[in-house]
Amino acid sequence: MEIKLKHVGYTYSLNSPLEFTALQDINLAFPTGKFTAVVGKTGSGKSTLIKLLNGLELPTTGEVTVGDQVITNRTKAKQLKQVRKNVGMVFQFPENQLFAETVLKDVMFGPLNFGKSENEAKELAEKWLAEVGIQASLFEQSPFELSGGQMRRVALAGVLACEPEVLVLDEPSAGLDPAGNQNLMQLLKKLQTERGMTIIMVTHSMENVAEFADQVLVMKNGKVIADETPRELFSDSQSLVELPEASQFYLKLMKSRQFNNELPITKNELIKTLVKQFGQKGDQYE
Ligand SMILES: Nc1ncnc2c1ncn2[C@@H]1O[C@H](COP(=O)(O)OP(=O)(O)OP(=O)(O)O)[C@@H](O)[C@H]1O
Repeated sequence: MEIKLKHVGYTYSLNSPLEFTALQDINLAFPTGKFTAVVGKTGSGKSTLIKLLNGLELPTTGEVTVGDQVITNRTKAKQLKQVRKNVGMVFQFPENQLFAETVLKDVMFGPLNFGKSENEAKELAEKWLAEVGIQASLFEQSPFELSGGQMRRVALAGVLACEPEVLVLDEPSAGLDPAGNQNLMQLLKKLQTERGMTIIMVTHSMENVAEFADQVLVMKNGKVIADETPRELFSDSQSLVELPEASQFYLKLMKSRQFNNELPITKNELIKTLVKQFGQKGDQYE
């Protein structure tokens, strides 16, 4: 399901002394089945942008198209139900929104709310809890007895159980350790590649962008200043963002951007490049 923004602007507290324009004339598309990362400094408008994607906020100007539904500032709340079902939203620290007595009941809440029967909701909850790696033995426990990483997975299962076609996440890795981050990112990649979901993720991690995203949007002062592949973004010598650690390491080692191969952007690419480069040099001296 494609999401398109045409001339979208968003102003907080319109016509009040606190009026603040957070987004200006945004034109872009989130292609179906792709993994898009949204990056930019604090306050650049990333969270505001993603709140427009499921009608949580309505654009002040312009239009947001989700599949065949057009959202403008005149769209009524009841017209947004289908959009909310199609576009699942995972906020920062989603575990803070867990509330039910058991893990299973928490995940069933969404599907019940979208009109599924008790049995259908239970089946969906069990399926998606398994998919995010929560064992059946935890289903009847209180979600508040789980570890932080498990709680986040339960919260994600709660959104996935509504079977959205698009998943939008605001800094899903915040507060996770490197292993927790890697597990979560691999799960998102699997949802994209095996289930064809469209993933849109706000992140500050350029390593995650390099490793997992197909497309990256860079935001600055309420505008999108780049919309390209991670490789294009990081390879540009005038790069608009901080480079991933692998690229930084390689550039320090080479002391310039004058080299024949592509700039490595992930750890795996860095290792391969170094083995190829220094392996070959070593061979010359044998
Ligand atoms: N409710 C609000 N009322 C007025 N201004 C707001 C409101 N929410 C956000 N803003 C302002 O809008 C701008 C964009 O905020 P937004 O939260 O979208 O940025 P962000 O890029 O997501 O930042 P962060 O990385 O810190 O989450 C900021 O200048 C912010 O102060």
